[in-house]
Amino acid sequence: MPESAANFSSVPLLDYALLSTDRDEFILQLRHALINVGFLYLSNPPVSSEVIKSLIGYIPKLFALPQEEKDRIKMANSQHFLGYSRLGAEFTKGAVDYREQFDIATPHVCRWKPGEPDYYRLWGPSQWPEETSVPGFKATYEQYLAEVQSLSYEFSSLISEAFGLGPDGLSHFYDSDDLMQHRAKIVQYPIVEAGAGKDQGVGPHYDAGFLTFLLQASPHDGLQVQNLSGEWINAPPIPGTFVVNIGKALEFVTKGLARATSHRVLSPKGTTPRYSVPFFQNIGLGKRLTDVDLQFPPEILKLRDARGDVAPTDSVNFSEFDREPSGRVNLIGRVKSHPDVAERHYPELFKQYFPNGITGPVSVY
Ligand SMILES: O=C(O)CCC(=O)C(=O)O
Ligand SMILES: [Fe+2]
Repeated sequence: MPESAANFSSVPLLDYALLSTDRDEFILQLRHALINVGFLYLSNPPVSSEVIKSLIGYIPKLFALPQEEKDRIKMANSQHFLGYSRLGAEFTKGAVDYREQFDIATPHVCRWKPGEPDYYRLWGPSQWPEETSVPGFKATYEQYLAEVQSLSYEFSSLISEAFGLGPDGLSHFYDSDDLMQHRAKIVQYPIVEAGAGKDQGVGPHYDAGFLTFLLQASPHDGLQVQNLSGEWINAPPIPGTFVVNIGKALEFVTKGLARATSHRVLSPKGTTPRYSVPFFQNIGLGKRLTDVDLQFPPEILKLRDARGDVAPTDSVNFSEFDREPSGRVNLIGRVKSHPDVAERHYPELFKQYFPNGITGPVSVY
């Protein structure tokens, strides 16, 4: 495939500061990145660099906690699928992902009551390491999540504007702040010996939700993004930036204007692990992607048509993902990727999706 705007060879960098000096130019660049790439770097983001620096400082300390202490907050304890996962606990497309992680979400109480749908149980409090083991970590991380959450709403509004909808075009999909929870995780990708056959940090996948804000928290290459001709394009860490990408749900509601782009992480080489912190912006638990049929101006749709279709994918493997409430879609995704948690907290769903029990590798995406 010849090089074209749509067949990108690098991930574009947008400067958030441009918003206050030349808003139209920022929106133009954003529209291009959304339609043709589905990934972008954001420099000068409105998230405190002190908080980011402090968070980055905590990450190696978290993973260095005694195994026993990490296992005390293991995900299997939590009906909300929040907590620690050991190395090798997750798979993408049948192959093990060589990473270790803490899933920690924005603060939320569990709103489920008997008789309500199961998926209301998906959101609830996180599990935290002992304050005395990592003093100040919880406060720093909660501050970080709050700032990225605000950025995620601002960004959603900018996307809506870039697609000609006005700033509130996507707000239908969110509930009020007290009824929203967003999920983030702190990830360590250990180094692997060359040729050990374990270089899948995380296998090729699409993110499922609306927007992802990724902090690359160490100077390692490894993140790669797939262009239309299938080439893997490096997205190396750029200090002071976030990597922002689009999930399948936002691609669906924008009728393919915002591309969801396949990506993966190769395990780091060298002497130190790679660290990252992805933040996944959710939509309301009860919202369905088909609730609203957004109407985009024809001149914007033409830009999408000029790009061409994004190849069909099997990555969203729940066929009703557009018609069921987002909470249910998410819950089924979680059940499939963490059957040990499901077996304990959602025995009926577990039986439905794993009628023969856990017999082999499971797939995250
Ligand atoms: O760790 C990274 O850089 C990316 C992780 C990722 O794509 C994911 O967890 O969905
Ligand atoms: Fe991802």
